[in-house]
Amino acid sequence: MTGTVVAASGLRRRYADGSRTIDVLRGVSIRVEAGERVAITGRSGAGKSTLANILGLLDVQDEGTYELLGRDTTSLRARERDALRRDAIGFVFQAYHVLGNRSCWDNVHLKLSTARTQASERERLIAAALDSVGLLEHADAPARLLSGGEKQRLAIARATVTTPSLLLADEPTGNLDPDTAGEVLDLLDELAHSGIAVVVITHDRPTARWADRVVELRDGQLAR
Ligand SMILES: Nc1ncnc2c1ncn2[C@@H]1O[C@H](COP(=O)(O)OP(=O)(O)OP(=O)(O)O)[C@@H](O)[C@H]1O
Repeated sequence: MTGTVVAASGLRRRYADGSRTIDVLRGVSIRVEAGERVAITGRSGAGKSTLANILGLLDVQDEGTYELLGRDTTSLRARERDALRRDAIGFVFQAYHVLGNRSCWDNVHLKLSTARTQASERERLIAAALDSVGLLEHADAPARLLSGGEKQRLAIARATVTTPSLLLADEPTGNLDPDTAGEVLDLLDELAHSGIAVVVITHDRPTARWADRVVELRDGQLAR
């Protein structure tokens, strides 16, 4: 995979807070190429999650343009946005968000079952995703029995089973000790090498240093 995955220009997002409005994003432009590792940093409240939600098609900017894989996302109908999000984007969160009472296999399967994939192909994809994060032998284990690092690896398998072009990871190492965090970053490296654009939101300096490029949100704009 080559080419531009994310091309956002002049993004503005404001929220109403009682009688006043807060301008959280005030003209943010960002491009991310296939295979690139980008860290977005900034103080608490700087707007990192707001930006990630827009890039993840979970929220819409008030102004500005956002092209994902060359498609103008603002002109999409709701169903087209949902389909593009499902097919093109994988999400990883600090708190893992895996279903503890379901098996590792089911956790990954749930992401795929909404996609239009044949049963035999689904089995192959799930096995490959679990294998790629070293969890194939735990396929039948309930996710609650996994360690924090394993849960995050499972979340990565779930996020990538649909072979997304963009992986958005919000503080993916936030709950992990340094060694385990390093393992998770190694996995994200492999994904970037395979051509996925990896965007990580983080306060954590080692995680930010891992990226090819670090951008900081400050006063609603990106500083390098
Ligand atoms: N839905 C909303 N309605 C009103 N204000 C909001 C909403 N979402 C976010 N905000 C405000 O926008 C600002 C930016 O929030 P955001 O969560 O994007 O920051 P952040 O950089 O991700 O912070 P943190 O590192 O603490 O998670 C904050 O002042 C927040 O209170």
